[in-house]
Amino acid sequence: MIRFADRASLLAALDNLPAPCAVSTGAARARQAELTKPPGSLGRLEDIAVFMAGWQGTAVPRLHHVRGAVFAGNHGIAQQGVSAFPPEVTRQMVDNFMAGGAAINVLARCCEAQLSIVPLDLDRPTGDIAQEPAMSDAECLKALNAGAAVLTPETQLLFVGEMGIGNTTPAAALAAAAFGGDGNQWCGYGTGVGPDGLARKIKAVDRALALHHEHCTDPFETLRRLGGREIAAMAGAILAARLHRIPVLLDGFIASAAIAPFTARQPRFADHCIAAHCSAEAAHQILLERLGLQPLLRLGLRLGEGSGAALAVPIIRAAIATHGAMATFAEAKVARS
Ligand SMILES: O=C(O)c1ccc[n+]([C@@H]2O[C@H](COP(=O)([O-])O)[C@@H](O)[C@H]2O)c1
Ligand SMILES: Cc1cc2nc[nH]c2cc1C
Repeated sequence: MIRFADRASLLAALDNLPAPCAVSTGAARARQAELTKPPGSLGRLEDIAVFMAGWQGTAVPRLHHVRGAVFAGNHGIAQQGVSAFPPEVTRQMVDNFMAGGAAINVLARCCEAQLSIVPLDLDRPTGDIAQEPAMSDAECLKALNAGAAVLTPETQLLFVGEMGIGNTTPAAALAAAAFGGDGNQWCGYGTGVGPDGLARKIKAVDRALALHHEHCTDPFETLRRLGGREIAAMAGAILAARLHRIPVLLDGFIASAAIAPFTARQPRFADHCIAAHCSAEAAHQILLERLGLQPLLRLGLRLGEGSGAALAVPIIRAAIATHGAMATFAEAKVARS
């Protein structure tokens, strides 16, 4: 599968993104028109079936192998009082993921996904983005490749999620660097910080932007300076998925922010992604709009871990099942008009 050798090869990949198969897309649209229902009456399920057909390169897509990946990282900025929880919780939750007791373990079982848990150098928090770059070149490349490595040749759908105390702050910085605006526009309550914590987040993001923005001349540099290991890993997984034409279900605010740098360079980068949900993090809706995505669900989630993405998997399964198994007008001898 894909491994990024260096910054240049990642940027080259980004500048040569594969498109979905137009023939399969057309054949799937034509099949939808033959199924026993008024045209368009299955709403977004129809679009999802056609989307899956295009990316899988077949008129009748299949979904047997769903891969979920939860990446975990620690953040220097977490020492600045930007989260309602202490940084130790990142590792403690990774232990919980490994033991099968977290929400994502239960939800992955519900949606029959294979789950990868990927802790990334938890004992070495990234640099505090308000004072220095989050990562070195080598650290950022390693995280991107840890993401790419979760894909297997069988994977037909990928979902990504994360765990990282403090990571709504770098996520807000990435969104601002990609799409403009400041800390005030992009920061929210995360795990539930109070007003003082929110004020510290806004200040941290504004400081980080003042320090790094002029150096953020390509998406690798933006991720390296303003991101975090789990964020870069999600970005690497989602880019590698695109290169293999594997569709992706995005989770919440942080997972969405991970691809903001790619979308700033390639406005159609998220074409292979479906936004599973819009989280309770205030800026998620606007971030999804900037990425060109419409969320499937609005459940007021703000957990991360890939939880919202796992919840959307049954919708993708339903779209594919109806597309593949419904009778046509001719088969069922139903009048078309
Ligand atoms: O997915 C989201 O939209 C989301 C919104 C708020 C918080 N989170 C989770 O909470 C953690 C980050 O929140 P914070 O307050 O520590 O920045 C991190 O582990 C995320 O998985 C996730
Ligand atoms: C307990 C806890 C679980 C999480 N899962 C994802 N982010 C989280 C943050 C906290 C604090």
